[in-house]
Amino acid sequence: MTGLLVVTAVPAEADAIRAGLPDPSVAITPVGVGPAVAGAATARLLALAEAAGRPYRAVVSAGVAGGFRGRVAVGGTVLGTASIAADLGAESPEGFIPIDALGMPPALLGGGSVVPADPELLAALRAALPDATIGPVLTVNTVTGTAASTELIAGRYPDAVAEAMEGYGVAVAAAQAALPFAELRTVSNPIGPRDRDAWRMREALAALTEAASALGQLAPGLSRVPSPTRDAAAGPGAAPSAGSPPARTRTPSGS
Ligand SMILES: O=C(O)c1cccc(C(=O)CC[C@H]2O[C@@H](n3cnc4c(=O)[nH]cnc43)[C@H](O)[C@@H]2O)c1
Repeated sequence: MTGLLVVTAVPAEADAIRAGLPDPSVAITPVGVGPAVAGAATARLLALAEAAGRPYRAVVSAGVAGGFRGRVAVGGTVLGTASIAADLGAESPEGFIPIDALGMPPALLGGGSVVPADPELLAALRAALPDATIGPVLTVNTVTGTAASTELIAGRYPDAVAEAMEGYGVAVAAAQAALPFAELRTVSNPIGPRDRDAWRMREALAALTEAASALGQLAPGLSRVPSPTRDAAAGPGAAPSAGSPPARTRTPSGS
């Protein structure tokens, strides 16, 4: 088993990635649509691999997404600098309040509503995909589908480039396992009023196949044998990265 786990929502996305990444040692697994199923399934896959003594070393959430008009083109490729739970919080008459701003003890929030991509993993993907649009990717439970909600979410996240439905869930599972994480998306539709005719799924899946070769370039580095000397030198609090095995700095219970 290689060290890389690529999680998609649906089999068509997994097939598109396999077509561009004919490396049977990279695990490419469709797990379902939405952050809850994606997070739970990813956590289970990571735990099973760890229990079998063959832990993964990095996790990528990949698939199609909606793109914010003017920020990324349909058919374009996106690399997430962070995966953001865009609807995790509270409404108020003054507007949406992210969960991080509700005054809850940090221990109850896990990583909060924003999970940054692992810097080294992101840098490696950027190098392999120089034309990709870089920026935060939102995770939503409900596909944005009216002019009003599009304006709201675009205004609330002015730097976000795309929205999808799994990244944050997968990111939380990776963070709980102290593993590097990144999100790779290709744009199937503009975010906006619901219009199935505007969907370019074939184009987005073809772009996913093209982008998948970047994941192949990561795999050799991820499958190296851990070096206790080098990895100890990173220190106990060192953040995990694509080039190093996970530091077990936290447990799923956060203790
Ligand atoms: O029927 C619709 O109106 C509709 C509109 C957008 C997306 C869907 C889906 O069922 C796809 C969900 C699936 O694809 C990803 N995805 C693709 N585009 C978007 C989007 O604009 N907003 C959120 N998610 C999107 C998502 O990650 C899911 O896996 C149906």
